[in-house]
Amino acid sequence: VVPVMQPVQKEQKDLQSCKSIISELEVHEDAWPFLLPVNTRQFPTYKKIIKKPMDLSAIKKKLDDNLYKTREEYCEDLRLMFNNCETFNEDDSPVGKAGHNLRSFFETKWNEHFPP
Ligand SMILES: Cc1ncccc1N[C@@H](C)c1ccc2c(c1)OCCO2
Repeated sequence: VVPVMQPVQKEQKDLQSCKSIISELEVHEDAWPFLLPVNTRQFPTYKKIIKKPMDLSAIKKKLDDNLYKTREEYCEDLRLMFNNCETFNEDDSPVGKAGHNLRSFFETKWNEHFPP
């Protein structure tokens, strides 16, 4: 008989997986464009084009402040970050390529921790 996890244990396991995944993203060699919020003085059009900025430090803080109700909300913020990158950057630019690489790495980790 397959043991059914109590909701509490399931949430704790999900939180551990989300923390583990973001720790691996933060040290990935293609994480450099995503470590901190985009500087809008350096990129003045960014605020106008990107309605919901997102970066790894913001996601890490939300995780540590227990602001994600589900692993899906966490996943949505990561996909928002990668989609923002595709909106603003050319695919063949250094940032665009880093975004595609890091997204691929993330989706692989996601499926490892949470097989569809
Ligand atoms: C993810 C992203 N999207 C759009 C614009 C910027 C960024 N990242 C910043 C950190 C960034 C990325 C690349 C840079 C840079 C800053 O400043 C110097 C030139 O190269």
